[in-house]
Amino acid sequence: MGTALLYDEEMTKYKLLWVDAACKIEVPERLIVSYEALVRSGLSDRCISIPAREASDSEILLVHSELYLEAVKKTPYMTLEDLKEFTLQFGDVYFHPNIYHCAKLASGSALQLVDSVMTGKVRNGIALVRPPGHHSMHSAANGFCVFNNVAIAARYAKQKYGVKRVLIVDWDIHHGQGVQYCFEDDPSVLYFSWHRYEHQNFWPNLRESDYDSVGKESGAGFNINVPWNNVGMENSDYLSVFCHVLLPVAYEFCPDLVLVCAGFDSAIGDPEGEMCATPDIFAHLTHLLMNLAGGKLCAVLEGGYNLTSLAQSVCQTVQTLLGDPLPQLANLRGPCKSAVESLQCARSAHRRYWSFLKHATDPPMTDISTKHIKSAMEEEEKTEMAEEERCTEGKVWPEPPERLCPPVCSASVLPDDVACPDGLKRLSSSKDLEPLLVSKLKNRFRTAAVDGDGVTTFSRLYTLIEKLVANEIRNGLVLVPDVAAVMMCVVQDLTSDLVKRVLVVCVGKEKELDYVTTDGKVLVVQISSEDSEEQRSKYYIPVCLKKGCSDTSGFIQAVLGLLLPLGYEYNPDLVLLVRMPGSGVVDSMWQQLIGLLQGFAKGHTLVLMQVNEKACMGSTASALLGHPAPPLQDLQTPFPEDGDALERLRERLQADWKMLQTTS
Ligand SMILES: COCC(O)(O)CCCCCNCCCN
Ligand SMILES: [Zn+2]
Repeated sequence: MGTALLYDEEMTKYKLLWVDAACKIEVPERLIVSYEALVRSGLSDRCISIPAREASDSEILLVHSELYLEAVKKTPYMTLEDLKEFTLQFGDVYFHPNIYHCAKLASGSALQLVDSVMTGKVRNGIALVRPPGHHSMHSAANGFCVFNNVAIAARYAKQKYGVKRVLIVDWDIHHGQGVQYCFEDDPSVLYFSWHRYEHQNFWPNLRESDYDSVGKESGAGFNINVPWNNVGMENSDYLSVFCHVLLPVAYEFCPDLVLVCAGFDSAIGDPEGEMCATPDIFAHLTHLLMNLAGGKLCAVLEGGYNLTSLAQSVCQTVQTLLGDPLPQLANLRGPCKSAVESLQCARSAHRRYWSFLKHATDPPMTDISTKHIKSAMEEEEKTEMAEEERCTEGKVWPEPPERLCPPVCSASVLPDDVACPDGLKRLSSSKDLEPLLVSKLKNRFRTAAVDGDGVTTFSRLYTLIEKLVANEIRNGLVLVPDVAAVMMCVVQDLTSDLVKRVLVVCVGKEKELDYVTTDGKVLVVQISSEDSEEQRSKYYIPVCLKKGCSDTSGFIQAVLGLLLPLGYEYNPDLVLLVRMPGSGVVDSMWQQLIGLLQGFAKGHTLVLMQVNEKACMGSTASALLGHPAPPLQDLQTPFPEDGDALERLRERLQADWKMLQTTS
């Protein structure tokens, strides 16, 4: 299924008609450069173009009052003076004779997107709209917004399609207070927002934008705010919050639909955000949400005022929605102190509502009320800090790397008597291995793994790895008689001169891995049921689940809170996913794991499975081909021992692996 793209140039036909410093950044060019970048890159042609439409009165009234709608209806007929007068009653927003029409098109576009996704016409999509929406409230325009596009879309999806749970992820750099007010008492809509806050010193300067606004009444726990109290946040900070706050809760919430308030003023170069995250971060933020809700994801444009980073960020987002390989993120140094404090506060505020956060530790006690004073002093310090140290608009950043689709998506190396799953390309051509390598294999492994057939297998395997590294193939599935033996061989002999870093993810445990690296060429993360008496090194990390890999709750928690952060920091060139026989891992979890691992090594994942587990080749192939993984239904509360052990493991490892930090 494809990706929808909604854009209508009518929404570029309104602008600021008078002088207003607060509003001058919201210009029609924002939409023009975004769409033109998609056209120029060829991405728009790969999308399914869906026409915009006007939202009806009743659709707008899902969120807004009749009083407000009737008032806005009058604006097309107002004189310039009347428009100025009318605007005065609201904050940081402007009206124009054509803005009501455009606001209806913006909301209607979001609804068209929901229809396309919910009817299965497309898998996911993006609506490029203006005016944006997340600040507008029941009876008020605010922050360039007239109607709350995403809030209307959420209510519409529930009403028309009986959607039970909607996740709204707001990565715009401003707090979408309009969305928060709309759903704060509603447990069926989980609203997550990060936003520049600076201890309430940043617009919209609301006390209720802080991390302790967790929702009200039955909505308690369903509103997550992560305030950024410093500027200059980087890719590490954003990924840490996704791995340690948003994703654990999102998986536990198990939404039927994901809506994204896709504001790109959180990208480097933006005058509003003053952050330092690069445009390719949005490729990963999008990817990390794409295995929720069976892939049903609707992104709706909100902010973004640096026309260069906006256009690049939009392209990165669309390319991921289309299923293209992800760019590698280098030099993730872990979250800064301020970010760790914010994510720890958010985790602690939500500990009581989400079993996946139950082991969050409290931040060091600092009285919130004194934060104002503290921040005033910090403000002092910051202005003393050399200006160029902070990210200002003059900042430059590299063009995001090209994300080329390999000619072959998924290849397989199988015993000749095993049928190749649909969609996979069986790798038959196998070059003869160097005699030296063959003899090395033979004397290293006396097992059956390298008899006549074995050598064929190894030479095909070697060919497959060569093609992965050459980006001729994206990923591969290998079935062998002896998984453990072949894993050793791959790690020790077949990859050494081909890749710099291999991430080995071992699901289940047949026997001790007698191969532990110290030089960092291989990072092994083993998830199984037994504790490993093996001494842990920085590069061999055993995760023990009390009930083993069949415990999906414990498994996904270990993946989100440990494997993902580690993987991002390690930044491998190849991922080797090994399914030990009898691991007991549940199929949907196995597919989720394959989906999430696509974020590393440009998607170069090599799955190694035992021949006697060929029954799950179909679901493995489906995940490798990029089909969304099925949702993890009714996750139980993870075992306390497991949650505790994970927390302790993170604390012990965070000295070596900064991305594991969740406590300041
Ligand atoms: C949903 O709208 C997208 C948005 O969140 O980006 C709107 C931001 C309004 C920012 C208002 N203050 C501007 C001060 C100028 N220095
Ligand atoms: Zn914004």
